[in-house]
Amino acid sequence: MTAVSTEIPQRRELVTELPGPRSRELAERRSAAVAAGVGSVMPVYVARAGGGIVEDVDGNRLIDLGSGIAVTSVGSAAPRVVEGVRQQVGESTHTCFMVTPYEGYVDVCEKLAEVTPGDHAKKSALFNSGAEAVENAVKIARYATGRQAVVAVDHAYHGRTNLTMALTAKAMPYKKGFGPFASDVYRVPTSYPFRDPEGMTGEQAAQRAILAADKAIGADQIAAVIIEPIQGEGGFIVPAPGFLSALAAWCKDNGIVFIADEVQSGFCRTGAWFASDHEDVVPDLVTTAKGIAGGLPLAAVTGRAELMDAVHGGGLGGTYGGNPVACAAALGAIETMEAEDLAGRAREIETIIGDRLRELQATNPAIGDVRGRGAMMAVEVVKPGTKEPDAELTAAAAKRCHEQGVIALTCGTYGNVLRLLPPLVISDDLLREGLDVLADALSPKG
Ligand SMILES: Cc1ncc(COP(=O)(O)O)c(CNCCCC(=O)O)c1O
Repeated sequence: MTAVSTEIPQRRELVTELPGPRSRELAERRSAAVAAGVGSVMPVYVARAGGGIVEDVDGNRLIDLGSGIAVTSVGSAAPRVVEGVRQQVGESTHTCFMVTPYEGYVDVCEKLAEVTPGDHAKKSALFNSGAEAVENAVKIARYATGRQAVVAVDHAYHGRTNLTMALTAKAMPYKKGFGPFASDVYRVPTSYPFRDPEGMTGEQAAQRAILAADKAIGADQIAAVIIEPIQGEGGFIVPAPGFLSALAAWCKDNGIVFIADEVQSGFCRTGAWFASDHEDVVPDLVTTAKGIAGGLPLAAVTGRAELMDAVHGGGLGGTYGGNPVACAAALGAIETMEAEDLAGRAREIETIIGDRLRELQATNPAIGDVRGRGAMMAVEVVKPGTKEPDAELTAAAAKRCHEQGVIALTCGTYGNVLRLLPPLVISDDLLREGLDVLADALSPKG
């Protein structure tokens, strides 16, 4: 059992209605001070969090199956993260690596070279958010190849900045009203086994994508293909075996930079250090964020040294990129993943979740598909006997979970995917309890 620094009792306990009185007061203040465009899933306000529990300001303890959207894999306020932050924050909070550099940034880049896929020479540049990492990966690919076109896939999510919105597939809530978007971005089909033609192989899906790219742009014009090895916001879509490797091989054969966006799937979340590892794919560039630093804002582009070094001096940067406190947090988080074999723990979580959801699927026709890897699992919810997305039931089921004190998130192009992203340090008991609530919420009587 992983030590939980906040010593929060690891059990679900509702002591008021949700939201409670203090949360309601905060909601009032929020409505007068926070832009309406900033949404929140839960109506409660957090006091503290740790392990598999989030405790709100009214003393309610909720089971966390969201990890703050795949961020607190090591748990919120994880001991080694807190210790690293405590030591660093008293020494310096910021000096700007582009002005006066510091060891923590180098430490993190050395660690990234070690844990990311491939045993080739790698270098990294650090940023603050996943979108910033994606923006810079595209910059590096364009610079290194001298080409401009970038290929993204259906159901992709890459961020909320202008270029990453262009790369992202779903209009609402991410893109509507924010155009025009960056140019030279093209979209091709991905591998979506649940919705692809029956029996389509990964190789066939790759050929479909390659043909579309060749006809729409031409391989010799393409700087990069960017893809999430397991698609997150688009619906926790695990491509058919062979898809990623065939796409990566085509990129290699045509001088195209293969960018794996592992912002959501990286850092032990899927039962390996990175989701690319499951397919033995070695990306040219990898973007990371979320789980990298246990909740502190940090992101990175890690890639082939010759690609990363192609950019002229001063071409990469940003004021806060690789903040020293965030770097200290990352070293604590990565140490936790290593010391506690959290990739192995994610595989255990996959078994617990997968077994329970498939058992449920056997008696609940609204569950069209159970999929995912590690602690990145999901159900796709459909109208019984069809593949027609049922976004209404999905939202209602998520709401029921929230009312029962379980933080569950939805996703998917059609809004019909319930996803499970528990902290990798959650106990089996809490996880099973959360799954019971989810099962009940999804049942027709639920
Ligand atoms: C694969 C992948 N790439 C890039 C990003 C973007 O990372 P940032 O740190 O949110 O910019 C994500 C962020 N996913 C959660 C978005 C939540 C929301 O904004 O509604 C991702 O999953």
